[in-house]
Amino acid sequence: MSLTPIRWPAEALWQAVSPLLEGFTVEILPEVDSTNTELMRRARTGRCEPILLVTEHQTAGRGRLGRQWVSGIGDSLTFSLGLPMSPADWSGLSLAVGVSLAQSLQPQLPAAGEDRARLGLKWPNDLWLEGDRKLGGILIETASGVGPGGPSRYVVIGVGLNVRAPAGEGLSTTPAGLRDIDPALDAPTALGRIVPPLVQALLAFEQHGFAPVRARFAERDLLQGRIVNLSDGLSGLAQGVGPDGALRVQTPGGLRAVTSSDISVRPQAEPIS
Ligand SMILES: O=C(O)CCCC[C@@H]1SC[C@@H]2NC(=O)N[C@@H]21
Repeated sequence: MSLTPIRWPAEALWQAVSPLLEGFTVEILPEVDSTNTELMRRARTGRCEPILLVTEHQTAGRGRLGRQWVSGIGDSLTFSLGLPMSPADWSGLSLAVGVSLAQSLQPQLPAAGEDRARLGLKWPNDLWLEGDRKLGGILIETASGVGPGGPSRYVVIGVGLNVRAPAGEGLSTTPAGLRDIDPALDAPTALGRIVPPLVQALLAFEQHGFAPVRARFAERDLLQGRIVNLSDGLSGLAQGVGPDGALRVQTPGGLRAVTSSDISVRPQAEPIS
């Protein structure tokens, strides 16, 4: 682990996670271009160790579909988890990661009428607070690698979460922050809460795939019952996800299973009652 002084209490951060992450290296960097880029770079040189890489600041953070991921110093939680994995089926992995993150950050869904926003999931990789406020996102990449049991894929799971909602000007969506869920949540606390269950969720995914997580995704599915516009020009009514993690969209041409990672899904402004 490197312990360079940063604005976060790095020691506290390390203590929050490392005893719970047996077999993982924990590395904390004050700055890096992107935690995903860094781990993918290392994987290409054969470094395929289980690692949690956390940084306070990314200079070239990346989102899905080649988008930029910008986060303010000290105002976000930014990390990547790298590990060898060899599930029989990869489909639904980002959904399973989302479910794990959401459960860690808001274990109890708000009851009907309760004055708390539901922490939901927007297929395929976003965490949103009800009311269409983006809290964070997940970027998963893989490289060929070598695991303890022989060749496998090395998977890099990048997570970016706002701690405080950044100023909304110029952003395509209204942001939310962890403090909107719980005013006591800061980056180290959230990291300690998120990462150990995430590792367990990944081990479970490797064994059993997405199907056992599907019902929990459905509880938090923010697109369910909404009209969505797909980036390929199609629109239709979102009807949940299948056992393989594909988004089911009822279009005028029939039920369509959306699996393509290069499709972006935008809900229309109003939910369908
Ligand atoms: O919303 C998205 O499209 C996904 C955003 C993922 C951002 C995280 S921050 C840590 C990791 N490093 C990156 O460059 N991206 C991911």
